[in-house]
Amino acid sequence: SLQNDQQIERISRFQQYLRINTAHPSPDYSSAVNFLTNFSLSIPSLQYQILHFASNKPVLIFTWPGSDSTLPSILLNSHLDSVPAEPSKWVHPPFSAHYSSDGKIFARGAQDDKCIGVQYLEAIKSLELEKDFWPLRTVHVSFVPEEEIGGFDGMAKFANSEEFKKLNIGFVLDEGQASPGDEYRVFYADRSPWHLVIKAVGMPGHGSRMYDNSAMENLMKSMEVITKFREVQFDLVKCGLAANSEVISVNPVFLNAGIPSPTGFVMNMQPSEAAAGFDVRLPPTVDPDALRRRIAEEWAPAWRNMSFDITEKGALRDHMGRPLMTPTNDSNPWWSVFEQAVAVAGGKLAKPEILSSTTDARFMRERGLPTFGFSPMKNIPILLHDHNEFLVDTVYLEGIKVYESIIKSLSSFTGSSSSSSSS
Ligand SMILES: CSCC[C@H](NC=O)C(=O)O
Ligand SMILES: [Zn+2]
Ligand SMILES: [Zn+2]
Repeated sequence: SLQNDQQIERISRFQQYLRINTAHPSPDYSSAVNFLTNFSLSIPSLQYQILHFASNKPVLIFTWPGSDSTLPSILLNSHLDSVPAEPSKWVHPPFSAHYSSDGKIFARGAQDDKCIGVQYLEAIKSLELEKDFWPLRTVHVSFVPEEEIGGFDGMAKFANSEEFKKLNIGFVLDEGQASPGDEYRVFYADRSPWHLVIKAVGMPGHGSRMYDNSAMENLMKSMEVITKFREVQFDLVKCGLAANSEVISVNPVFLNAGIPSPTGFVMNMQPSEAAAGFDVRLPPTVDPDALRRRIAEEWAPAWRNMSFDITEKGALRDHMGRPLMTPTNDSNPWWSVFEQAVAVAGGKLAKPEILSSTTDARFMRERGLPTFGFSPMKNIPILLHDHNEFLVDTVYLEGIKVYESIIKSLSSFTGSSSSSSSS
């Protein structure tokens, strides 16, 4: 249970943000921006600007000016949007931010990632007003739209803008993931998503005929080959040789074939076309050309009347051709600053990981910026995109303390940050 007024106030502020429905397909960005800018009025030196790289898709940037504006700044990023929720599958309505007697706050976005957005601001407020702390480096806090649908009208455009360049960013923190254990998790890379569609054509014919080279047969042969590949990758995970995020995942997401009829599909015709779609995720360490060759030779070979289309939803290399990985060793001075700051706040970090899914962090790493994924949530189940997503009050409040320590350390770091390298 909560100790004091400040804690109660902080939780109710978090609830207010959670009650704004920024779920796709029609996120209410303007209410979220209003809420955040309103809150920021209580932090006297915090300034803000609102940018638009697509209409009705605001990018909100707060700036906490440091005393040395020549030093590269710190960026703390979160996204405004969330994935949809199916209210009938939830014990409490997903935008009610129901606060249960055992301290859970239920809402879509509670973990992913509205917590970190308000925590950043709460931490800055506390540093400025209670601890009379002033940063050396400027700290920017960004709230971007569209992350959940790929970030293309959000961070992708923002990170490539003149406005972004002007922020003179040297180091970035973005969202991470909850930890069921006692250690916080930190992510130094994301997997890169490909949307793969394979198509088969083949001989049409009567549903009763047996012949080679029908479209369905050709597609099903590919499905077998791909399923085998998937099994081999998954076996590496199951026997403990690799983490989930360290292998290539390939999961079927649609199948499309058949000749429609008023009652469903025509049953006595073998179709001449069939297609399947896959969500493919590549760790930054793999050779994309090798996978492309495998797809061309084994998964969708032209000799089996197959073709394919790959839509890359993110780069695998930065502008220098280096894999999109932020070093977690001495070659990256920010790493130890970050690690120590978490320790000072009483937190422990688990071994740095690659994230299974994909975040906006990739757009910053693409620009060569050292970027970690971090959400200070521990001893809590991983509920992002799940029904009944919740965060616990004490975990949320502890997270603010952790960010206070991190922001203090990062913004005071006097060392050379010229290593905006990413390898
Ligand atoms: C095509 S990029 C999609 C980004 C999305 N991010 C969060 O879930 C994801 O599927 O990982
Ligand atoms: Zn997220
Ligand atoms: Zn998400």
